[in-house]
Amino acid sequence: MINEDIQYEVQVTNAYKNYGKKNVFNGLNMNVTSGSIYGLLGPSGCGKSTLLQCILGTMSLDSGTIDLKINRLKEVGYMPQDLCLEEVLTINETFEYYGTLYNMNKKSIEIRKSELYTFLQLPNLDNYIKYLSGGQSRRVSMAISLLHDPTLIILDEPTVGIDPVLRNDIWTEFTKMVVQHKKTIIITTHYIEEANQANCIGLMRNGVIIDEGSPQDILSKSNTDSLESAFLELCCNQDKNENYTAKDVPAKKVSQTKKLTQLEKNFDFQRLKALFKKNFQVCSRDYVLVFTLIILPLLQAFNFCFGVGVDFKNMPITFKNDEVNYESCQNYSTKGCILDESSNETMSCVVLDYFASHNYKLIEVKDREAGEMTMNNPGNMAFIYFQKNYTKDLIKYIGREEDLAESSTYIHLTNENFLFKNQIRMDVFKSFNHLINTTLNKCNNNPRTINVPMEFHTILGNDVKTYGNGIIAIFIAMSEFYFPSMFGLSVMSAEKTDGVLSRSMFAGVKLVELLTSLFCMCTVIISMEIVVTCFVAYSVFFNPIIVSSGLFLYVFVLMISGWMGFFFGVLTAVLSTTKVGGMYAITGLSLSQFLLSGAVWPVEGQPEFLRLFSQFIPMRLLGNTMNNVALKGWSLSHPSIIMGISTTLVYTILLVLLLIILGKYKKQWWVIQK
Ligand SMILES: Nc1ncnc2c1ncn2[C@@H]1O[C@H](COP(=O)(O)OP(=O)(O)OP(=O)(O)O)[C@@H](O)[C@H]1O
Repeated sequence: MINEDIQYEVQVTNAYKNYGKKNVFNGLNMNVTSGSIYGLLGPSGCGKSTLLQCILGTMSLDSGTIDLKINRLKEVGYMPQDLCLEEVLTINETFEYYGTLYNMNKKSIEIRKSELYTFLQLPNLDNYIKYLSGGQSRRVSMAISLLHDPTLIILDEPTVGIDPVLRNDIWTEFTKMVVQHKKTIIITTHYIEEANQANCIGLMRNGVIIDEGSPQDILSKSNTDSLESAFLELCCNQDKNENYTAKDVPAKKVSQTKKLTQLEKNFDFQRLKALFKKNFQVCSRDYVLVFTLIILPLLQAFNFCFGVGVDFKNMPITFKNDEVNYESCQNYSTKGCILDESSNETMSCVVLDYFASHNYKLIEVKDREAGEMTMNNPGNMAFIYFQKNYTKDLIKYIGREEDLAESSTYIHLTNENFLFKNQIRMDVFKSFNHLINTTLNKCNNNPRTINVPMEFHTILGNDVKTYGNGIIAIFIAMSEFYFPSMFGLSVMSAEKTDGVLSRSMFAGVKLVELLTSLFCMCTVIISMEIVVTCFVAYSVFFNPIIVSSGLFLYVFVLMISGWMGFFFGVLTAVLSTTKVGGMYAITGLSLSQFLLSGAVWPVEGQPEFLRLFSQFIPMRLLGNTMNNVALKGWSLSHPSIIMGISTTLVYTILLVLLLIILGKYKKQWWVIQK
């Protein structure tokens, strides 16, 4: 029976809620009088925390109504069951963060802090939360929920892990708060006897409040002197009574709950300031994150420039020269025209000399058979064999008197790596070109007549001399995508899984404010990464770039890559339930993008259907655009640049839109309620 004269701070009427097939509330009624302590008791898993979440408006009822007297989120102080605080902040910093979120000025934060410090016997305020004991951290958590002096205080098992003396002091203080300051306190607890000090107790079981009243009423009704015995008796009575069995949610659903969080302003600069400061403190103390975001891109840039696309050095090659002793070949230089009758030049020396001076490690073997055997040695890249009459036969071949087989150099190549093979083959051809130029230019014959009459020039933009020069832009774009996506994932996952975001949201934080603060931080990180990677790529390793035609454009494209990565990381954090799952997803997708982008192997080698697809993947678009800007000097007036930038901008906007939709309709994916 509800008394008309009593003022209720919270009234829950005929509430139903299911988790799948499980009925958590089954026509539940609850009445919390203003200016009282309400002790909500019940067995583990009966739905106490769910009821508190519904009162706070973070969960909805399937049916029923919840009336709240208060109208502003600021008037509620909520202490969740889990800690839900940033563990890398000190107690002082945590007070400052929540105080700023509640729009408190420095002075009032200080005053409340010292009051709560005494009341809850808090440890040294400069201690980091991660170093506090279980009981100490729960007291800090309670202090945070009381910081802004709320009217309605909701505490989910606040006294767990707190010693009996302090627990008693806390209850005394609660009673004082209710009597002197007209606060209303709802407490869930497993210590049934401590609820003796509450003004009203609600015993919850099987989806309903089986009894509600003052401790004295409950004790006298069951004629016992302990709440525990009274509770046991009520449970037995409920079991005997068939009516408690799960009822279906009424067909006519009435669900009215005041969404306190929605009553707050959508954007508040004070909250944004608090988030900036807190996020900076949290991220700058995570040394692995700082290393991953700033130092790792720098190291990767060095690794790439040192290790990718450059000629292979010090490759071991075995040889046997039956034409002449290798000692006589050392520092060999041709003296006369080899076509002269009197010439005793040894052209095998010219070839070997070329290899020796081009970063190969020449190793002489005793005979041809032993040389061929060396191809079984791991690491040996080739075996070159020159026969006894090599030069004489070659002269005859030049004079068209001999067929090729007689004058051949025999080369066995490694099967180990296609690229090694290609480089050696290329150098063999170059060595012969060198041989012909060296030996015939002392003759009357003009060596040009033997060379292919062609000259190659690069007319447009900068000359790409190595494979690395051609793909450095794709690598940088990839790096600017990957690291910000890891940043977005790690900070968002931490906010989500540690319950920090859910607690901040009870202090008024909106998703858009959190994203804005993280986006700004990420933009600073991307800028730093761009500076370090570009410095290494272009100032230390001199990869070709045309500065005059579009440095701004180049940096802008990189920025888009970073922003896209950041939003992709946030989206992954929202969709995945664990941080590790998100990391696998980002790493796997980034690797696929890298493989298809043309960085590992040009897309021209891909089958038609794959090429059609890969031309739209962000890394290919961004890498191509950057290459065209950096190497060809194309500007925004070129259709391909407009196409590349606009398509990636569209991708970024789509990601943002998706996040907005998920923020509106799937809030439970962003925040894990604790
Ligand atoms: N998101 C969810 N999805 C499915 N079931 C859930 C979900 N959250 C809670 N439950 C289930 O609902 C029931 C009530 O959970 P709740 O946390 O509200 O209980 P509680 O009374 O607070 O328990 P405790 O005293 O142990 O904290 C439990 O059986 C729990 O397993």
